[in-house]
Amino acid sequence: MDRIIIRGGNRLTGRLPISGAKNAALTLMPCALLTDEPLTLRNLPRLADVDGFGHLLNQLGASTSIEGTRPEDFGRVMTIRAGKLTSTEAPYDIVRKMRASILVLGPVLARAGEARVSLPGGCAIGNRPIDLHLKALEAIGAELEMAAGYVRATAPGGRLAGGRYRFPIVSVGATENVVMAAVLAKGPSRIENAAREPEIVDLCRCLVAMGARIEGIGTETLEIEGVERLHGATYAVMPDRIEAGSYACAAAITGGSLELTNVSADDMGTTLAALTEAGVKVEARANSVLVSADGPLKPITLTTAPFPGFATDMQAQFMAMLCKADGASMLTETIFENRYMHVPELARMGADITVSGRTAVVRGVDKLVGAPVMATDLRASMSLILAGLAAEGETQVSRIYHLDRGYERLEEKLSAVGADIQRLGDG
Ligand SMILES: CC(=O)N[C@H]1[C@@H](OP(=O)(O)OP(=O)(O)OC[C@H]2O[C@@H](n3ccc(=O)[nH]c3=O)[C@H](O)[C@@H]2O)O[C@H](CO)[C@@H](O)[C@@H]1O
Ligand SMILES: C=C(OP(=O)(O)O)C(=O)O
Repeated sequence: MDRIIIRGGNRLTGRLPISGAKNAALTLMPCALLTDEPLTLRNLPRLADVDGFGHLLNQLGASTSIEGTRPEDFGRVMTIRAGKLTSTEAPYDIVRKMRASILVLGPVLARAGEARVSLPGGCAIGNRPIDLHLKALEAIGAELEMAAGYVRATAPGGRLAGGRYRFPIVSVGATENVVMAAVLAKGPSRIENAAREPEIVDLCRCLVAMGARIEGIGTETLEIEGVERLHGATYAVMPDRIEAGSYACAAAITGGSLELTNVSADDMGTTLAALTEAGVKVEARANSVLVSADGPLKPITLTTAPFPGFATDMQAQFMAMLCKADGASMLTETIFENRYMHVPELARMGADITVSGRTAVVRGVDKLVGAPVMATDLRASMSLILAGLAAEGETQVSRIYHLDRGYERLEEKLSAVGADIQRLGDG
């Protein structure tokens, strides 16, 4: 198993290109299932999850082809052709490796009138049930049956009716699933308390480019007028705001200065505001963000919340950064019940963090020290990389397959801006 070795202490400086967003890619790819015409996605990141999702689409009968980009380029172009679905089933073996596989449920059901998808089960960061996906689909006309670890959904008469659903809590994935299903329904749908994450806006824009009729994009109420059929389109995946935020923390924790290119500062409002509050200099430019830190970092208080609140996917990286702040910070995780798995690993590197329920108090320390640590989930892994970049001596991060799910060529990007980081095989 691969490991990452970091010798910490280098200030990071230079330009760092940001890839297309994992969480947008994983909801744009299943849109291809909604039409018999090709969907071409540009700016797709090279990530294990994107490859995994490609395999799932192949399993359903869609072909995927990568065109025109050289291996050294960032941003791939993939054309997905789902002329005919040859299967309507997402099997356990694929779904267990990638929770986002549940996002084929809505589109396959809408296109084929039936779908059978394995229940994803829990994961390191929490339980992550799919009850809201199912309730929302039911509200727009799906009939559901659970058996042998699978959910089987059918649309009576072959087509969903459309309907109204108000989410009791905000769910990104459930909003995506119901929107993808509702665009091909017979009648209109109204989705209230919908997630407003930029990735949902990206999804809706792609669907509109394919001929869908959606009003209220970017708000908590989405009104969808179902259409008979969608057509193909070419669409560019939005920049990864979480990857960009992670590297912004890397600039901050190393006292460096990074220009993050191909990003949209508008999607990163709360992250950039939190960095500014922590004493980091942030300058938003047309297509990039300049992040630099020269003085000590200031302690801050943060609570995760659905967009436009502070993203849970940034919590672990901020925690690592705040280990170097001048005082005590307070972080509260409200989205996932078990998203502090990085705390004991950071403690091995000299961090002073106390967790009580959903709240963590992070007391800044004079120095972090390199140590062997183990990655437990995607963002937790990134927090260990960040701590390693600032630590004295060598940090070895194992189980880095988590990182490969969400950070495209991490070592290459960080080395190019001055980090001493390498990947070793066999660990
Ligand atoms: C591939 C992808 O885009 N993943 C993101 C997506 O995950 P995901 O779509 O799984 O997250 P949700 O927004 O659905 O989860 C929010 C909360 O709702 C709960 N819930 C969700 C669905 C459901 O049916 N029932 C239920 O109780 C979850 O357990 C969690 O406590 O949004 C999360 C919250 O911003 C991010 O951390 C993930 O990176
Ligand atoms: C939790 C995350 O992803 P996923 O929902 O794919 O597990 C994440 O991107 O931080």
